[in-house]
Amino acid sequence: MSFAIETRGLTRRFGNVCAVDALDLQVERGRFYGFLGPNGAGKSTTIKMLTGLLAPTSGAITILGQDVSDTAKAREVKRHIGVVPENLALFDNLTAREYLTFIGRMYLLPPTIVRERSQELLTMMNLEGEEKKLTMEYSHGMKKKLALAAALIPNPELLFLDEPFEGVDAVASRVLRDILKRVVERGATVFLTSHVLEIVEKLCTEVGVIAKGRLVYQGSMAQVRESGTLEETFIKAVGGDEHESQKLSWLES
Ligand SMILES: Nc1ncnc2c1ncn2[C@@H]1O[C@H](COP(=O)(O)OP(=O)(O)OP(=O)(O)O)[C@@H](O)[C@H]1O
Repeated sequence: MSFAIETRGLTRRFGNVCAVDALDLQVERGRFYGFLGPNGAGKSTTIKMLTGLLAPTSGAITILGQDVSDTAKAREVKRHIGVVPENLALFDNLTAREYLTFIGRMYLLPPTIVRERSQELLTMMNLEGEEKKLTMEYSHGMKKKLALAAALIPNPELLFLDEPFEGVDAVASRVLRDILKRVVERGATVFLTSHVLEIVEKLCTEVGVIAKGRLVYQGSMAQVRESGTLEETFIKAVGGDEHESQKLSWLES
């Protein structure tokens, strides 16, 4: 079986906090994987380690069949992945087109391809009318759309998206969902985190749930549906039922 992502005992500590705790993750190629979890569960820390932005404390990571602890292999893998990180990591003093051109050239794409793809992506993300603005003048949603465009420009085999739908308007969300579906249909793999379970339920073929750094559920969407809704599976997996009876006394009186 061919995995796009495989981890063994992946662990990251921050002082006394174990943000990701012995994570064994397997994501087959061509899957649309939703990585879910409550706030502070370890999702962003996991994505940062998978994309080489953060070193693990221990454990092994294989991306697209390559052990990324080997620097040369990690560099090669980076040519084939696209990433939207938690903080978006745009350059404030560039326009959208300049930023896409920079990213395209970083991936060593020929200038004509960069021009063509930048134009198509700017149109698709409805950012064409904002040509003169620097990215520091963008709204949060516009920044997110630009970060997504940058992740797509290399036509990656594997896309990592940390909260791609957060702060994005309904039209852009629909456009984005359609793009991501097409990306997966042509054989690429998408790994995303999201708190929007309705979208995950519609899009993803597999889900994993992390809580307090540990993988507490993994299954196909078909398996989730057999036992109810994704929300029910999620709440059960993270032990959310326990909070149901909690009330604010001053709101009740
Ligand atoms: N740089 C850091 N230094 C110290 N602790 C950190 C750091 N980054 C993350 N943590 C801690 O690691 C844990 C996991 O955080 P992480 O950001 O991975 O969660 P998350 O699942 O992405 O949460 P959210 O859904 O709220 O974005 C949290 O307890 C967080 O406080």
